[in-house]
Amino acid sequence: MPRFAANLTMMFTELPFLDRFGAAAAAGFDAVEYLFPYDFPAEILAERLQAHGLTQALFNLPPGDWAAGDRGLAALPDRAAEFRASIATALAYAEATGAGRVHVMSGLADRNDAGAVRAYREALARLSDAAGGQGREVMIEPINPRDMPGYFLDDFDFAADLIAALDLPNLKLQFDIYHRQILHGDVLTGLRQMMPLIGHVQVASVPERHEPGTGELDDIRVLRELDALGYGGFVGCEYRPATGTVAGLGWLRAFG
Ligand SMILES: O=C(O)C(=O)[C@H](O)CO
Ligand SMILES: [Mg+2]
Repeated sequence: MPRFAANLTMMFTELPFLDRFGAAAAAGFDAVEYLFPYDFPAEILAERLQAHGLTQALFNLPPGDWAAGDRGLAALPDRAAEFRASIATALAYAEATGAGRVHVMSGLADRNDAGAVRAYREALARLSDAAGGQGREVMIEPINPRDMPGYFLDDFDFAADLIAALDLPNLKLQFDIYHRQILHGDVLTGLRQMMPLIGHVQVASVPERHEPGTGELDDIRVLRELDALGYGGFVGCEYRPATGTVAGLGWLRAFG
């Protein structure tokens, strides 16, 4: 059975961020993820996790200036110094919260630009080396262009080929079922082929990004396939509840 992690950026938004930890635990989750921890001191987050018996599954590296439109730095050659500094920031938070993996966003760039590809490869190698020294994994996640126009990493095969080519022991694929369905479809085949590369899974219905099982795909069937494939990692519930977070958790009953 996969371990489900509540995504506190999208779920429990009825509550202030720091109150979402307790709400997730009360709803039965034993793990959480969220986009960014950096608005809060790492010790405060660690205290929330500990108080509620929660595991920090994942969070993202600093993405640059999100409000100004940045969506990560890794594939941006002229932001390399900022990217290098962001590694130390993220890994300090990972250490404090015990997160076993971090997700690095590529940024907005052209995947056919050799300079961007070179910067991305170098960034992943540097980050993986630093994270590996702490026993942590690094995730890269293809994101669909409707949600994030211009995002560099917008193809699962490109991501899988890159992971294979770089051959770094702790660099893994973040397989977001929602993005996979929008980008390519063929979700079960993608999971079967890429399972050896997958370090984290996320789920939401397509197209509304609501609760699993409410969209065009049989998400419950897809999640069951993870079991059949022997996936032992987390599944992040990265969806926007259609009404209330707790009221919408009925789909989880399919997994006991
Ligand atoms: O958008 C997603 O699916 C993610 O997982 C990223 O972390 C944030 O954009
Ligand atoms: Mg995702």
